[in-house]
This record gives sequence, structure tokens and C-alpha cells, in this order.
Amino acid sequence: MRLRFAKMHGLGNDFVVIDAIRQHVELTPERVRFLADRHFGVGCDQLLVVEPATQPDVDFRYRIFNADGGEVEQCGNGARCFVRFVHEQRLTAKREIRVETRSGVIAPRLEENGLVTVDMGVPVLESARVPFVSDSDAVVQLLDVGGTSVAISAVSMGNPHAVQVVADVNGAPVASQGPLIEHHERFPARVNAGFMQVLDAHRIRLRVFERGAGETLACGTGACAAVVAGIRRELLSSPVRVETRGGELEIVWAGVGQPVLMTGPAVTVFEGEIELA
Ligand SMILES: N[C@H](CCC[C@H](N)C(=O)O)C(=O)O
Repeated sequence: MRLRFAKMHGLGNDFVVIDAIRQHVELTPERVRFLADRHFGVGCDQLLVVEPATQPDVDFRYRIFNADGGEVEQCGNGARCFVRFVHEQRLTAKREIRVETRSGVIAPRLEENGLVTVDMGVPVLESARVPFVSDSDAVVQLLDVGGTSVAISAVSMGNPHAVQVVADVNGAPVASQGPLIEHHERFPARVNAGFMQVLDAHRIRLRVFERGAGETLACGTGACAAVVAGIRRELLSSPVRVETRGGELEIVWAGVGQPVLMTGPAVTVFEGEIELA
């Protein structure tokens, strides 16, 4: 099966983007892993698939697969690339679209300055809905990570996040703690592990060990989750500039029950074709 794709990234979090409207696509976990493989395939953190909408008042359906082949609920950097892709591929002339995902509808908008703003929806803060096994919904909870007690905030942006505060992201135990948190038994759907350094009330540095992909250069939903956790912990005030290893995002959140708005770049690197077994 010959497959056309675009290679894109949002702050170095990179994607293979596939138009499944004008081409027939049959994806299996094995095929996703092949496409994501940086030696034997194209290489990406996530695979993004554009499908026709399945519900009214929505323009497209957006499916997201991690490099490990698993399908997930949401991808923030991918949402910015999604709207640039459907615009560049002339699948729509709209600059703001409504997109259905496994975790609800999001609304990315191409700004005049070339950046993209996405309404990422309302964060979920109840432990059971993250999901995080706990009898508390407290903003800070202790997690036993390999014998170390780590204070985390559990937040869902449609996908699960466990955010901790560190003194210095560059010295943070991302490689050692990341996998232990990702696979922690109290996160039954696994989890993205965020490591946030607070620079001031409107600025943080962030590294994320992503579920199903490992550490990425940036994580859009991770930036949203970190700002929500920081505001709830009264360490941050909206708007917040999030410095990731791949560049900067701006996050706006007006508080509990309100949507999170994320603004950042989306880049098309090249288009290609590949033969799938
Ligand atoms: N690894 C994430 C999906 C990709 C999220 C990230 N790339 C973003 O920009 O939000 C998960 O398993 O929930």
C-alpha cells in the first residue's frame, strides 16, 4: 500500500501526518511502529490521521497514535500541525476549525502571524477521571516512585499527566523517574510525566517523558497540564510562557471549569510517500 504523508513538528515534537480522506489508509500497531521508527521507517513521536467528521458541527476527525503503536486521546502540538496540514492540503479554506478527538472537540485556529492557537478544552481534575487511583482529588498527592516519595499533580487534558515541580529541569531525573511514573500502577492508562521548573509566576521550563514515546522536545498537552497544576498550586498566574527544549508555548487558563488556550508554531518539514507492507 503506497502512502502519502507530511512530516511536521510543533517545537520539535514531530509527527507523520496522513490524509485518510483522499487516500485509503489501513493502520495497524505494527504499521504505526514502522512509520514512527527513526531507523527503519520515517521517524516521529506520534502519527496523526485526518479523517472525515463523524458528528455534526465538526470539520474533521483527528486520530493520534504514539510511536509505540497505541492510539491516544489528545495531542496538543499535533493539533497545531493538524490545522496547518488541512489548510496546506486544501482540505479546508477555514482558518479556524472544529476537530473531534477521542477526548472531545478542540478548536485550532491559524493566526495571521503564522502561529496557531488551540482551545484545548476544559482540564479534568478529578483523580478518577484522569485516571489516577486515589481517594483524594487534592491538587498535590504523593506518589512512591522507586522508593522516592514524589509530590505530583494529576491532570487530564483528555490524556493523563502527572506533573511535579523541580528546582532545575536540566538536572531533573527525567530518564530515571519518567518510565517509572509512566508505568506506575496508580495510573491504569499509564501517564505522561511532567517536570516543571517555576522561573516566575508567568514563566516555567518544562520537560515531559511522554507515554508511549519517551522524552520529547515539547509536549503541548503537557504544557497545558503543567500550567493548570501550577495555577492550582498558586505558583503561577495566567498567561504563562512555557519554555520547552524545542521552544516556547503560551498557555492561558482562566481557572477551574474554563478551557485552556495554547499558542505556538506548527511547521511542515517535507512531504513524502512510502510503501507499507
Ligand atoms: N504521549 C501523549 C500523546 C501525545 C501528546 C503530546 N505530543 C502533545 O503535544 O500533547 C499520550 O500518550 O497521552
